[in-house]
Amino acid sequence: MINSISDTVVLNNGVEMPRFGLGVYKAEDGNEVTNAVRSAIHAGYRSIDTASFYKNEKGVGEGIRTADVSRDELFITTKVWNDEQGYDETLKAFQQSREKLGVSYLDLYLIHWPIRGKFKDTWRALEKLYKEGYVRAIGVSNFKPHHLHELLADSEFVPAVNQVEFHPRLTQEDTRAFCYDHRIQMEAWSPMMRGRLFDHPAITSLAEKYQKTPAQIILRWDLQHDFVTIPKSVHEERIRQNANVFDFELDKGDMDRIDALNTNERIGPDPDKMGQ
Ligand SMILES: NC(=O)C1=CN([C@@H]2O[C@H](COP(=O)(O)OP(=O)(O)OC[C@H]3O[C@@H](n4cnc5c(N)ncnc54)[C@H](OP(=O)(O)O)[C@@H]3O)[C@@H](O)[C@H]2O)C=CC1
Ligand SMILES: O=C(O)C(=O)[C@@H](O)[C@H](O)C(=O)CO
Repeated sequence: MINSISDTVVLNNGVEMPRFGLGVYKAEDGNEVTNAVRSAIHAGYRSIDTASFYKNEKGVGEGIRTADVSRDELFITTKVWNDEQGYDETLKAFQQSREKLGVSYLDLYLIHWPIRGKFKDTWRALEKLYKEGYVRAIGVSNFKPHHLHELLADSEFVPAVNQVEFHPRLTQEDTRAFCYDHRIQMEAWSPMMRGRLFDHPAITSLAEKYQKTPAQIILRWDLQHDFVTIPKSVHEERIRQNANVFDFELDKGDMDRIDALNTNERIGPDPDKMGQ
């Protein structure tokens, strides 16, 4: 049973990462993202997921600085964007992200997408940042098993995390199996499929059964699949409500019912197409 918002997973390098965090894609830089981050921390979140691509790292930094929790209790993730990849470019992009966030170190730095011909040099830069102590853990995002095979062939460190699109329509069986075997923690992006399944009868009937919202049903399903999950909202009430998933457990039959919704449907790009 996963009991509280402070529950963590232990990554393959021994670093603890909260199982539940706030995503901030499309949260506007400035008040919107700053208030969302503050509300989340106030509600007990300790993990925030941003990216240079979201153009809101400054506002995230402001939120974490003005929240009533010390930096070392927080887990901050950002990502190197596609046009920042390559060895020197990544080192530069990391310093820019760090400055915008206003932090001396990052908890997790991810390669946002597997850009062909670039991601191995990008990974070498992440390894350097990790060895120098600028970042506590390094990982990837949107990597399929074949990308990971290629990366692992001559890398010094195994990625700690692979953040991928994951929701009841896209259960990522192959990638999950590969990551499980290599002790790479899976993390779900667009875990609620941006609301597209909130009216699905299989989800609404479970919401009724457990007296929970559709969002809470889906987020609980993520956690019980051992995914780290990072639902996004900029609304204080939703931020609080989404995290209220630690007082119930989906039974095996209901987990299977949600699993059965898989159609391998993506709402984001296919990494093989994005990475050309
Ligand atoms: N690595 C990658 O390539 C990617 C990473 N990500 C990360 O994953 C995070 C989450 O994914 P995201 O794409 O944002 O999608 P989510 O599945 O988290 O859905 C977010 C959407 O759902 C709405 N919402 C949130 N809570 C509720 C609720 N309780 N009831 C109704 N609507 C709700 C939000 O609106 P509102 O804010 O108005 O409440 C927003 O429109 C991102 O924010 C980002 O950090 C996302 C995409 C790609
Ligand atoms: O949000 C992210 O982190 C993404 O990478 C995606 O939004 C993705 O880049 C996309 O959908 C661009 O159209």
